[in-house]
Amino acid sequence: MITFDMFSQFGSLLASLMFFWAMYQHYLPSKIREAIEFYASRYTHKLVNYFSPYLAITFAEYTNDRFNRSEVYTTIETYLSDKSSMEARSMKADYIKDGKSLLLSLGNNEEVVDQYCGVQVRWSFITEYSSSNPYSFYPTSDEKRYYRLVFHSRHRKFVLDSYLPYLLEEGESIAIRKRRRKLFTNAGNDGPDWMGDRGTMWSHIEFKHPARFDMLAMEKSKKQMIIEDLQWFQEAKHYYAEIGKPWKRGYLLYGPPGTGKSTLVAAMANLLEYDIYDLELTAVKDNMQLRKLLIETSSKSIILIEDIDCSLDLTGQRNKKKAKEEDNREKDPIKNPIQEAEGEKKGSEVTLSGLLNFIDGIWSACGEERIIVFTTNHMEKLDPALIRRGRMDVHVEMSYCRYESFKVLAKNYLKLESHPLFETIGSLLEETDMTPADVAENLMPRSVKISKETCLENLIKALEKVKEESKLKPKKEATSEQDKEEKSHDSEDRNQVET
Ligand SMILES: Nc1ncnc2c1ncn2[C@@H]1O[C@H](COP(=O)(O)OP(=O)(O)OP(=O)(O)O)[C@@H](O)[C@H]1O
Ligand SMILES: [Mg+2]
Repeated sequence: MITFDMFSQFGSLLASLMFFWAMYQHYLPSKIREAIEFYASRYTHKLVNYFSPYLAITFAEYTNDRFNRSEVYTTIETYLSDKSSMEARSMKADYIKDGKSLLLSLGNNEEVVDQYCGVQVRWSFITEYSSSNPYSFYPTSDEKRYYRLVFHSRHRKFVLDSYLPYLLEEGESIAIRKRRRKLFTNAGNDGPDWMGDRGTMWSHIEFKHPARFDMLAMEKSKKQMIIEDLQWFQEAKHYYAEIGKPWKRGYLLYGPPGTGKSTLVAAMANLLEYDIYDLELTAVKDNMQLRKLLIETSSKSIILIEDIDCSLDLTGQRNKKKAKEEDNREKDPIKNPIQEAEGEKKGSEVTLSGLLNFIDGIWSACGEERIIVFTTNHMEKLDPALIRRGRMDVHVEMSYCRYESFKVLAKNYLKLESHPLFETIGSLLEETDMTPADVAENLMPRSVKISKETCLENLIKALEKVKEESKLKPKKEATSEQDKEEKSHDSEDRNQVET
């Protein structure tokens, strides 16, 4: 029973406490006070934690390597996006997939509850600012963001062994379904003015190329082979682990200009839903920089080097050429300083061995699920070491347009599957070498008034013209050869007369 006595005792206790508090505040030196408060808070915190049945794990945005955003953090963010939209009161939003849908994530200090197999856990998002800049509008390097997971200690094993692996897998599959694909480039990214996104050497835009395999004009069997190979590769994680090889594959696409090499790369990226890293070799300073670029590429991507024969001297002639230059320099010491003064531009110092290491050296295993693609117009110019199987596993020849390829283009450009003029076009295409790019250009109805038949007739005219020109070509070449020979005979005769 609460009695008057108890009230009076409580009152006197309160009065004494207030007295001691006032004494503590006024008479104790501030230094001692601070020390007492510091230790008190530390031990109370420890005491509370000791008795609390809950455990916490934090997942920071940036771990030891400041420049690489933690993949786990990103996966958690993606996983929690669905939960955030249902429960959180404050959220951050970002556009995904053509700007048509939103990726929501938790706002600062927001909390959501997640449940898996009957076990409840709590997630919260926390941003900490350095004391020097607490109200910065822009994200600064002093800003630390992390997710905190809180759960009951009796679920420790379940959370570590089942819940977290489930969350990471689920988060990754959501990310693949929702992500905006990117086209990266390194061109122009190493000047003194270049400020990479948190130090990265790649810049990117959204990858939106519409190319698809069914639109590609090439032999059906070849197309099917590539599709099957890519689909097999995508599922071959365990196979690569079993045989002890990094999970990557090399593709060499070769053929004349306008035969669809770049279009094929875009179709491959769309089929696999990969990002593309378009590597401009001439903009890479040296082998070290090439390695850094490689390390910064992510998994599920195509690393593309276009026109590899033009990028560097990779013909195996490089060393001979260099030796020759050095020879000349020694022979002609006066000329060289002048040449140097004229400002011979120092180009890329990437070597063939640097590139070979890039493709399958020890560093190339730092990511996984990657395809390296080279395109070239002149396969014969490349060093055999560069394109041997194992480095470039699949060689695809992209060739001139024949009847089978034409039918794909006609279906795509004119929505025509058959027409009486197809036969004529078919036989002309067998006799002439026209690239799919030229055929496509001739097929395109450049006005709404132009009928499909006119488009086909235009193509026939263009093909006949090419055929005529190719007939004349050998004659022209023969006459020019004859002219050359006659001229050389004349000069020989003249020399004889002079002597
Ligand atoms: N096989 C093809 N199927 C469908 N379209 C094609 C094909 N080849 C070329 N084209 C069309 O021609 C254009 C040029 O093709 P693309 O750039 O892919 O050729 P390329 O082989 O990469 O040429 P280059 O060697 O000059 O880089 C493309 O925009 C595409 O529309
Ligand atoms: Mg190309």
